[in-house]
Amino acid sequence: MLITQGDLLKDINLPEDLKKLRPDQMHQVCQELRQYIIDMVSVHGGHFGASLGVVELTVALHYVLNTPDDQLIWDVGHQAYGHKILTGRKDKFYTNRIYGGISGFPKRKESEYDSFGVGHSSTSISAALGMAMGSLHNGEKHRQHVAVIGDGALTAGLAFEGMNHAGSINDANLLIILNDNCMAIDPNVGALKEYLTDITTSKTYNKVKDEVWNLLGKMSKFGKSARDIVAKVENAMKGALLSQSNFFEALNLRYFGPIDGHDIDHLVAVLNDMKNIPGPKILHVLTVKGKGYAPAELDQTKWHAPGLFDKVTGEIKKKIITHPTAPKYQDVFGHTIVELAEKNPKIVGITPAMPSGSSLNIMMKAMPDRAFDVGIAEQHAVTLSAGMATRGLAVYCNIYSSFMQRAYDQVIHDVCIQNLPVIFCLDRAGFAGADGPTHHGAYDIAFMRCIPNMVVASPMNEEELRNLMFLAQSDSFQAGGEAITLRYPRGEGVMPDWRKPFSEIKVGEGRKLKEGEDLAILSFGPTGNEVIKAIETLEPEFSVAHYDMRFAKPLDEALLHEVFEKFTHVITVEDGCLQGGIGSAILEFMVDHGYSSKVKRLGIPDRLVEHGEQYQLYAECGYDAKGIVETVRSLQIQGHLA
Ligand SMILES: Cc1ncc(C[n+]2csc(CCOP(=O)(O)OP(=O)(O)O)c2C)c(N)n1
Ligand SMILES: CC(=O)[C@@H](O)[C@H](O)COP(=O)(O)O
Ligand SMILES: [Mg+2]
Repeated sequence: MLITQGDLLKDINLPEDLKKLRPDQMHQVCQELRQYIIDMVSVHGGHFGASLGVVELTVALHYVLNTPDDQLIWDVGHQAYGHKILTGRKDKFYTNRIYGGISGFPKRKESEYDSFGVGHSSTSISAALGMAMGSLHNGEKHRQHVAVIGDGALTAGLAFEGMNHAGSINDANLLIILNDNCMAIDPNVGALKEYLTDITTSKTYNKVKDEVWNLLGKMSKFGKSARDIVAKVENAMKGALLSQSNFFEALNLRYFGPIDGHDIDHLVAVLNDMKNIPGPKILHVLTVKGKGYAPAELDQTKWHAPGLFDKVTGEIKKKIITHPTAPKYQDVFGHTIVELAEKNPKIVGITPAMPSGSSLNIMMKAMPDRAFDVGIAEQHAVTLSAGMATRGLAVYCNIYSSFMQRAYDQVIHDVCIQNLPVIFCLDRAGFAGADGPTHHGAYDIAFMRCIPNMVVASPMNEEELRNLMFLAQSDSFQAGGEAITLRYPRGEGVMPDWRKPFSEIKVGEGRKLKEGEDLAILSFGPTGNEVIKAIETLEPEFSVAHYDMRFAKPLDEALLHEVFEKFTHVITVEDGCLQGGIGSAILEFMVDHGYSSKVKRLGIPDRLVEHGEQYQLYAECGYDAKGIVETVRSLQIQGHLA
């Protein structure tokens, strides 16, 4: 499809081109940029509503700042499509998130305009402060450092840690722009959200704010210095608001706003003023997620990352899937937790800001007093779960595998050392796909299996996920005090008929799926389905035994003795990093027990694997069915049946 670029946008490739235009042309630039994002995302996919919401902010920032000399950091980065388009990637934008194409997030190696690589939220304030302090150290006083952070991202501890420090560095040239649209992926939650609404709607506050901005305007005309203006502003604000202290001001961050984030003229004027205001400061900008595309404004969660859509009708196109009626693993989780909770009153569910992504929203709807969204706060989610577990609750704490990285200390210190049987459901384990390396759940097998008091399991299909969830909440498991990690991937499973009655699985018990004579393949989790396909191709050339390990910890030792006593060639397959994963665990077992089979491990190698469709990444790393077949053929097994 031919996508046109608009009269002004077609000549803008870099911010220097934007700066050649008159201020009154910025309206048109915004209009054209917004349309370009709509056109592109409708046919190529990706995140959507967040970028539409910051079109004006993006244009204003690149018009006013001197990027890339000035440092501009987009928190999370899912809203940075406009930034990418204005900074040299317009003509490549059709490759966004596609295998071999540009990343969906700012990335240092992709562009000098991407000051900091992002993907996980709430890093921008600390990173920008670090840059500001670095510039101070280097004597680069002219440089601006700007962090654009959403109201959702602001709920994380890391953002608070950054603000706490920033407020004590009086000479740091740091501007935090709070992009407040009252949304995370789902509606934003928590007391901070209420506070932001309060300062946005408070009549007293806004009256004072208007007076202050007027004052600022008048004083500029008289050529007063920014420092003088700020002093007046602060006096006016503090005098009038004694009874209503401002949270950010209390942290010594000068607070400005709230202002309309879709008023490009005002944004340009304010950002120009901000450049001359010294020290750490925060500008509160109000925006609408999905701005300018009606369906996205109306259902902001659905349009966070809608997939392909018809831009005229707003109809979201359905994905073609191999197993048309197989459910997503996340939905099996969502329905199964409700089913279990109906029988077990001790069950509760926790998600840090991913109700839709994890499908915990099914339980939040069915049992609102037993399922909780705690905001983007993975560390808190884990320790909260630990606290609940001390009171005898069976807590399913559902966190995407890669976001769990942030809560590692809490898993060790607050859960495992304290013998608390929290149930960690790690969704998006293995390759996340188009989100790329920031989101791949590559490391959890390795980082979970080394913790005492932690069981690590992965279901090969939907039925297995249900049975593992059933095991985790059982009285006998909960009484043991061990935590459990259940890891499963993004996307659909393989069992259209998945709602089977629960059956018992014993902790640490794997299963033999198929006998064989030439070699054994040991799989962990859904990679077992690729092994099944590979074996269909390999037989009768090779006689292959297949074991589904189910547990990376504890290992099924009886099963492994059987394997190593019988087979000289063993292949392990996992959707996780090879360093320290289940293949490593099996090697440890082999050496510890004096076996000496030839073991080939398949999984994610020790390098960053970029973005692409999951199947492309499995193929790249050689653990799709084809890769497994090739590995078997390369083993040169003597005396096999062929
Ligand atoms: C540590 C971490 N947890 C969760 C996510 C998933 N996530 C991506 S965007 C988002 C919502 C962010 O909300 P906000 O910062 O307000 O940005 P908006 O989408 O509203 O522009 C969430 C929860 C993430 N990227 N990083
Ligand atoms: C930016 C971000 O972190 C989320 O939007 C993430 O892309 C969601 O991933 P899923 O699409 O797998 O839920
Ligand atoms: Mg938001």
